[in-house]
Amino acid sequence: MASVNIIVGSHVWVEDPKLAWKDGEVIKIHGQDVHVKTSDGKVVVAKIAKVFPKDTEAPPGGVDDMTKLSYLHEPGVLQNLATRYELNEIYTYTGNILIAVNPFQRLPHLYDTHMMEQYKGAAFGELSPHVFAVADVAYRAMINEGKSNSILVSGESGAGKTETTKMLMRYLAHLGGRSGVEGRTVEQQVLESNPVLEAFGNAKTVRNNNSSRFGKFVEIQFDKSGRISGAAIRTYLLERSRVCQISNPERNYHCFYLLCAAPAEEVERYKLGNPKSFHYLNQSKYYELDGVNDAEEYLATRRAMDIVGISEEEQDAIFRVVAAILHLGNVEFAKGEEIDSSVIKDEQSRFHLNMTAELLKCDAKSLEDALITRVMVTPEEVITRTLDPEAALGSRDALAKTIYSRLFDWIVEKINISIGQDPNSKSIIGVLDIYGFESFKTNSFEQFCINFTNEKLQQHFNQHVFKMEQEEYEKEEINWSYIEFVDNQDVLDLIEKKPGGIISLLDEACMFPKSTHETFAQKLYQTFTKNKRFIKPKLSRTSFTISHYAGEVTYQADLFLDKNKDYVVAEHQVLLTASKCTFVAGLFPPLPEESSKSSKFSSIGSRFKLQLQSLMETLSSTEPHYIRCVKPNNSLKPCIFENLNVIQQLRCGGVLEAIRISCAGYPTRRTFYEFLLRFGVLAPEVLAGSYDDKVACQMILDKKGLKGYQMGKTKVFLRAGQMAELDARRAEVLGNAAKIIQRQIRTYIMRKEFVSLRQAAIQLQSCWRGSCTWPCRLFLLQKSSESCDHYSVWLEATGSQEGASKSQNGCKGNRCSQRSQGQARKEGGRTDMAVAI
Ligand SMILES: Nc1ncnc2c1ncn2[C@@H]1O[C@H](COP(=O)(O)OP(=O)(O)OP(=O)(O)O)[C@@H](O)[C@H]1O
Repeated sequence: MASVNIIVGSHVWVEDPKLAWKDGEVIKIHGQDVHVKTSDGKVVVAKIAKVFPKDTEAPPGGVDDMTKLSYLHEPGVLQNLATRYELNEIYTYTGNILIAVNPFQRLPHLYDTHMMEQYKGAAFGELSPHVFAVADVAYRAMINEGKSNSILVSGESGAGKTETTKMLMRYLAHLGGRSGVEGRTVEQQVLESNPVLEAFGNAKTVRNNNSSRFGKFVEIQFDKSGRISGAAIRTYLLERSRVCQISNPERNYHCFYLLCAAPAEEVERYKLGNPKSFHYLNQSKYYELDGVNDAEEYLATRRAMDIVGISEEEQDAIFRVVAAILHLGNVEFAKGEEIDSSVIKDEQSRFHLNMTAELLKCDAKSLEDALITRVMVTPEEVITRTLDPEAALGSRDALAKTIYSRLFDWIVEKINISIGQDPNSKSIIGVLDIYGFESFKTNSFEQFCINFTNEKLQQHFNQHVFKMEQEEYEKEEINWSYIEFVDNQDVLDLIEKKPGGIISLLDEACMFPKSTHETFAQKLYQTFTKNKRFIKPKLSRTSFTISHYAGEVTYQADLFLDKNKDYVVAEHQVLLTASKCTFVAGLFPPLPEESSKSSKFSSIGSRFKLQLQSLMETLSSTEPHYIRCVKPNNSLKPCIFENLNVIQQLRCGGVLEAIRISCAGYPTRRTFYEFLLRFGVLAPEVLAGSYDDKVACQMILDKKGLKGYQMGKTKVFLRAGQMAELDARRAEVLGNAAKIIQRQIRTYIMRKEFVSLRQAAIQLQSCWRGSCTWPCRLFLLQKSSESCDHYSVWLEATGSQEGASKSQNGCKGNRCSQRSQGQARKEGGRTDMAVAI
C-alpha cells in the first residue's frame, strides 16, 4: 500500500535491526527495491512494501493521540511515543486506549491533589492524556448512564500495571470518597488493601523488584449518589511454586523477609533470624531490596492490616503461619532403614519440624508422618506406604505451597468481608490488573494459563475496539459494513474447547494414573496435527508450540500434569484440620463427606477456565476502558527508550492490532476544514469557488481519482495509504510551485544583470562614437575605487587640437570629489559622459 506513494525524494521509515526503524530519504527506486539514504548518512536498500512514509510535518513534541498521526503505522507510533517519553510525557492516547510508558522515576507533580482536581469533570481529550482522565470518564459514564464500567490495565511484568491501578483507585477514592472522614472508610480500606496484598503476593523478580505474582480484579461499588459503598477483590492464579523455589537474583514473597526484620521479640517468638538461614530464602543470594527497609515495611504492613480490618490476633496467626513455612522448608530427610523410606535427617531438621508443629499448633509426630508416609485405603485393608527422601521433600514442599496459597486466599477473603459488599450498589467500576503475555526460554503451565488469559482479554479487546470504530462510523453516518476483523477464536478453541481442547486433554491425562507428560504430549500431537495454531517442535517429544496472537510460544509439558492437579494430600488435610489453632484449622476446613468420597476431579486449569469465564462475563456487562502499560527498558532505569523492546510490547498488548483494525477501516480522519487547509492546493479552482466545505473536499478527492474513501457528517474518512497518496500529490504540486518561483527569481536576476551590462555597452559605444567625432582615443583603464563608479580613463589625442589632455579621471557619482577636469572637459564637455560608465 505504501509503495504507491513512495517516490524519489520521499521521506520514509526503513527497517533497522537495532533501532527497529530509521528515517531517511529515498534516493533511487529500482523495481521493488528502494534505496534510502538514512539520517545517519548510510544508504539502505529495502523492499518497497517495507518502507513507510514519514510525516515531515509532524509536531516536534509528538501528538497526544496517535489517531492524530497522519500516517498510522508502526514507525510513526514508535517515534511519537519516544518523542513524548523524552519530554516526560508518559501518557499517550490511541483513540480511547491510554498507553502509559513507565517513567521509572517518581513524577509526583503528575499525581497530586491539584492534578486530581484538574481532571475532575474535564472532557476526555481536553487535558493531556492521563490515568485520571480514564478514571474520570469511567466514573462520569457510570454516574450519567448508570452503567458499570471497567478499566483493564495490562502490560508485561514491570510495565507499571500495579502502580497505574493504585493511581486509578486513588482517583476513584478521591471522587467517590467522603471528605473529612478519618479512619477505616471503605475507600481507605480499598486503598490499604494494596500494601497488604503486595506483602503476600509480590516478590522481586528479574523483571520487577515488586512484581505481583497474581492477577487481580478490584470491583469498586458505588451507591446512587456516586459514593463508594463497597468493594470486592478477586484474585487469580497466585504463583505457588515461588514459595519453595527461587533462583538468583529473585526473592521469595516479601512477607518472609519482612517477618525476619520484625521487632526482636517477634523474631524471637517465632525463632527466626537471618533470612540466609532458611532454605526457602537462601536459594538466591538476594535478601534486600534497594531503597526498601524491610523492618519499616513490616510495621507498615501491620498498620495496613489494621485498616483493612485484620485483627491483632489474626495478624499474629498470619505471621505465625509464615514463620512455620520457613521452618518447614528447613526440614530435611535422610534414607530410612527400609527401602524407599525416609527419616528426619538430623537434630537441626528435628528442631525445625518441632517449630513448624508448634507454630501450626499441630502434633509433631503427625506432621512427621504426614511428610514421610502415605496411607492407602483399599477395600481389604489400610496400607501405610513410606516415601523415599526425594518424595518426602516433594511432600514437604507441597505442604508449604498449599498452606501459603490457602493463607493468601484467606487474606483476600478477609479483606473482602471487612470492606463489605453493598448489595444495593447501583453500579461498579472494576479495575483489572493482570499479568501480560509471557514468552520465556522455558515456558510451563503458569505461562500457558497466563497466555490463555491474554488470549481471552485480546478477544474482548478486539471486539471492543471494533465496536468503537463502528460507533464512530455510525455517528458520522458512513457505511462500514465490509470491514474485516480477524478473531482469535481459533486459539481459544485450541486451548479451552470442551471436549478436545488442551485443558480437557490435560484433565483427562491427570485422571489416568498411567499418564506421563510424554503420553500427554503425544496425545496433543495426534489431536492437533492439522490445527494451524498448534506446532510440534521438530526435535522435542514433550514440548508443543502455540501460535498466539502475540507470537509463537513453546511450552514444556514436563510439569503440566503435576501443576494441574488441584488436590491437597489427604494426610496434610487431616493434619491441619486437626490443628489446635482455629486460624490454621480454618484454612483447612474438613471436606464434606460427599466430596471426599466422590471421585470428582478438580484441576487448576479447569478452575482457572471457570474463573476466567466469570471474569469475562463481568467485563462484558461493563463499558471497558483500556490502559496499556509499556516498559521502555529492561534495566528498570529512567530516560531509556528501547525501540525494539517497546515495539514488541505494543504488538503483544494489541496496540498494533488495534491500529490494524483501525487501518482495516478508515484510519485517517480529518475534519473538512483541516482537509481543505492541507489539500486545498491540489485544486485551487475549488478553493476559489464558493463551495460548501464538504463539497469542496469531495471535489478534491474526486479530482485526484481516490476510491473507497467516505464522507462523514463532519469528517473525511480515508482508507489506509490514501493520506500518503494525497501527500505525495501535494508534495508534487508544492515542488512544481517551488520550481516556478525559482525560475522567476532566476529570470529576474539574470535579466537585471543583462540590462545593466547592455546599458554599459551602450554607453561605451556612444563614448566610442563620440571619440570618433572628437579626435582622441578613449581607453577604459580601471575602476578607481570600489566605493564609487569612478573609472580611470585614458584619452589620447589623435588630432592636432591644442591642449588635449593625456589622461583624465571622471566619475558619475555626485559624492566623488574627482571630477573630469582639464582641457578635454573644457573643450569637449564629453569626457564626463565617457567616464560615467
Ligand atoms: N507511574 C509511575 N511513576 C513512577 N514509577 C513507576 C510508575 N509506574 C511504574 N513505576 C515503577 O516501575 C516499577 C514496576 O511497576 P509495577 O510494579 O506497577 O509493574 P507491574 O506491571 O505491575 O509488574 P508485575 O506484573 O511484575 O506486577 C514500580 O515499582 C515503580 O518503581
